[in-house]
Amino acid sequence: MSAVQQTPVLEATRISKRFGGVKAVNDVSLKVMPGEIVSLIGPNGAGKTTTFNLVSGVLPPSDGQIRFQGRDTAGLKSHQFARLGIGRTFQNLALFRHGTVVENLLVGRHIHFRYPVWESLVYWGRSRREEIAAREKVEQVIEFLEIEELRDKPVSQLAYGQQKRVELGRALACEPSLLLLDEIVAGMNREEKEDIARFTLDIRDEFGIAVLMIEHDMQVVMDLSDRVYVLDFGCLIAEGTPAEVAANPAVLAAYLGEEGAHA
Ligand SMILES: Nc1ncnc2c1ncn2[C@@H]1O[C@H](COP(=O)(O)OP(=O)(O)OP(=O)(O)O)[C@@H](O)[C@H]1O
Repeated sequence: MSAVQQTPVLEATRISKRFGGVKAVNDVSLKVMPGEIVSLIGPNGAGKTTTFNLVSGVLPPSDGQIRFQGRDTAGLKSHQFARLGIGRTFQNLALFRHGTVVENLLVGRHIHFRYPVWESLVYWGRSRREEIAAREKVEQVIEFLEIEELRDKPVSQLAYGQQKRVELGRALACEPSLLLLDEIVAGMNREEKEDIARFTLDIRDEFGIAVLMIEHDMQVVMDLSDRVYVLDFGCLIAEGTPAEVAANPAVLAAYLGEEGAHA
């Protein structure tokens, strides 16, 4: 008897993105299955961020199809992607710096509010239930990320690693089915990296959230990924387990080329 076919959380089929004459992403197909941690790696300018922008609805693809849990996302607006269940952290911190940790997490949660403020006057009970659910979720995230003592501090007063943790929390507060992590450990010290690695595994194992991450830190890629996709000049040049990709001559050549370019 054949195994039950699972629907990918994310499936991009032959997606491309052109900016004028530049093909930032060229005919790339990738998927993330439920419960997987998948990495997207490649030298600078390879097309990783553009790919993230395509699969999270920030940019429309020039060609190709993006399915989220089997549903074609063509024509959806970026906030509709968030409602489908795609959470994201950004390469540069994207928090409300003067807001407290709790306030920032609640903002992440508000995509779940179905009733606008004026309606809350009419449907007070419904919007109140949403507010209670939001606060409960935020408390769960605070406990999970071990940031209880930071909860009422303005984000601007936190250390960089703590701010990154809050950003991760904000994405989790949306209760995504897929979490996109954009170079989340960049600029962190070893201890902070280890914490984020542990949280990433727990996010998958405890919450059942699939993860797609752009990562330059090869130790993190090797330790966490079930599978790895490698981009170079907008094209997919390899995919496989971390060990397979690390042993692939095309991948080594792409990274050596990058070192050569910087020499
Ligand atoms: N809005 C844009 N307009 C024009 N060209 C762009 C735009 N965004 C990206 N590009 C180009 O597309 C290519 C891929 O860029 P992208 O940022 O996706 O690469 P990356 O792999 O994320 O790089 P890095 O690791 O440096 O962040 C680059 O040549 C870049 O200059």
